[in-house]
Amino acid sequence: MTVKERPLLRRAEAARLSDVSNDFAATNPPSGATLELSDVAYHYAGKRGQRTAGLGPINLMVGAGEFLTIVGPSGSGKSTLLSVLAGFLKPQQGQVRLAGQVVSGPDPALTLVQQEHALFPWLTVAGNVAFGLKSQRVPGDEQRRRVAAALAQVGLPEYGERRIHELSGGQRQRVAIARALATRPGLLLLDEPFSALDERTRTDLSEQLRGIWQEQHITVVFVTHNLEEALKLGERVVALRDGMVVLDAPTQELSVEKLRAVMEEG
Ligand SMILES: Nc1ncnc2c1ncn2[C@@H]1O[C@H](COP(=O)(O)OP(=O)(O)OP(=O)(O)O)[C@@H](O)[C@H]1O
Repeated sequence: MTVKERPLLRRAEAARLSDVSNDFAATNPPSGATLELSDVAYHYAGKRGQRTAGLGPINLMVGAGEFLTIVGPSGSGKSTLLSVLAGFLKPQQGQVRLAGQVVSGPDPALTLVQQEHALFPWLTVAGNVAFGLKSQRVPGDEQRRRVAAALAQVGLPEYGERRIHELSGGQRQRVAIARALATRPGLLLLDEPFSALDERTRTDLSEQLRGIWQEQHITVVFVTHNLEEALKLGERVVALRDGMVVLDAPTQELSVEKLRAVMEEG
């Protein structure tokens, strides 16, 4: 992507975020929501309309407040799964339910944090964190309270007035997480959120995320290439291969060697 194209992409992202439902009360479950996938499949259209690689069909249940990590080789369907969960891709088959309700499109109750944090450079840090709250029509005082609380949670309490270009990569990723947390999501989706960061920052942010999860009981689905990270962070690990679930087990029953072996079979 060229530098010129980036602002266009960010504006497209801004438009997409403002498009989400405005029903604030209905989309703010008090704690983590249950996630249920029944027979879900998404396949990309290839040449002459043929279906190509993608995902599923898969069945998966994530309990309220559970921390699930998803691993799998490149091309195994991890990002496709998160895009389906976030409501960005509509499955051709099956249903995704969050807190019992069918997910039919993007919704503030489920937020996706990606490696490319897609922050808006024309807004301050506080403006970025408040962005989803404006589209949810959260009253001004409550917005300020939530922005301050979310920035404190990610360790950036004094950074509200800073501009995005003044921040390091790790700080930007913290802001992206604060923006997600401020909307009080029932489900937090993270797609390789720390993969562009150095080892030390990655460890710090992982620990902070786990602390936030323990405090808030949010349901978390975290995609990573890093098997050590998957085992350290999650309570349960799902491994994908060729779009299918090939392992689903509690972390304490797993090791890096076992995960690697499962992913390389086949
Ligand atoms: N927009 C697209 N059009 C066609 N095929 C796609 C598209 N996006 C992904 N795919 C294909 O779908 C499959 C799953 O891709 P996906 O990006 O979900 O995998 P992944 O596990 O996230 O990979 P990575 O770890 O490399 O990010 C791959 O075979 C990929 O080539």
